[in-house]
Amino acid sequence: MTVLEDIVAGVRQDLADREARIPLDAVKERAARVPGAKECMSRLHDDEAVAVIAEVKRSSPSKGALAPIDDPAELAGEYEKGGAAVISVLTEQRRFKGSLEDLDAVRATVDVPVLRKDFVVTPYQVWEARAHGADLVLLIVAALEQTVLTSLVERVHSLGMTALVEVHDADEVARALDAGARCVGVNARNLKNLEVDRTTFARLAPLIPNGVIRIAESGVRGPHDVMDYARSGADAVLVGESLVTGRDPRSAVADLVAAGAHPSLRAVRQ
Ligand SMILES: O=C(O)c1ccccc1NCC(=O)[C@H](O)[C@H](O)COP(=O)(O)O
Repeated sequence: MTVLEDIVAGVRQDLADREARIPLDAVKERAARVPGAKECMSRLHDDEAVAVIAEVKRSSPSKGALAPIDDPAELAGEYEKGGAAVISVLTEQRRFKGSLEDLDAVRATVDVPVLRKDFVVTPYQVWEARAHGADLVLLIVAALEQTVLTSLVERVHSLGMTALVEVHDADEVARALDAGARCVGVNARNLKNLEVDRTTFARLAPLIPNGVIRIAESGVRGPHDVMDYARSGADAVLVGESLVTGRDPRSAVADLVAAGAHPSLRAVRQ
């Protein structure tokens, strides 16, 4: 069993528990009461700057416990003050120690769009994302059959949210585009062996057509990595570990935002 298969198996067990406790109709009723999802595409594409998606990440399969995040809302607030365009919240419980409560807390605090980062394999989880105020939902191509991927992308979009469709190789880019993705994330972390290869983005970005948002996910250690991803065509970067393990999340985000707006990148971006 691969790491991804193992994580998804656990997610399905936890999901079965939640579905038994909270019927889909109740989730839909809650979704109907929350404010509509925020428009995300324009925030993720700016000719002048690379958008920073800052992640609330407590733990990971590759590194174990990363940081004791006592107050995810406070952390997200610091990210927002630093200039993050979107806040990503991991909601997977077993390996990342996240939760829908973390998503609720962050949603209640920040104004910028919020991404539900999880291993979404059923429409129930998409409705949950909306019911808990998410504006974007991560869909991982490697975890989904094509018909399921396509229907989940449609479901996310039909609820007014944006699907961030994650890929790792050229075949997955083609599958993401076939499924109707408008926003594609290239994850530098190989989900089979968890190794990070920052060159993955540069290889796959040319396969993603103009008009589709290109997001470089994982492995950002600091401003130089943001600039490298920007030179390869990234509209946005998704950053977790280096922000939660650093000392000052607000200024760390601000440094990444400044790097993404560096004048030397203008020629590449226009
Ligand atoms: O982070 C992991 O170890 C991991 C393992 C298996 C599946 C997904 C994993 N991470 C999810 C992510 O995509 C990252 O949290 C996100 O891109 C931020 O990456 P980083 O800045 O390297 O923490």
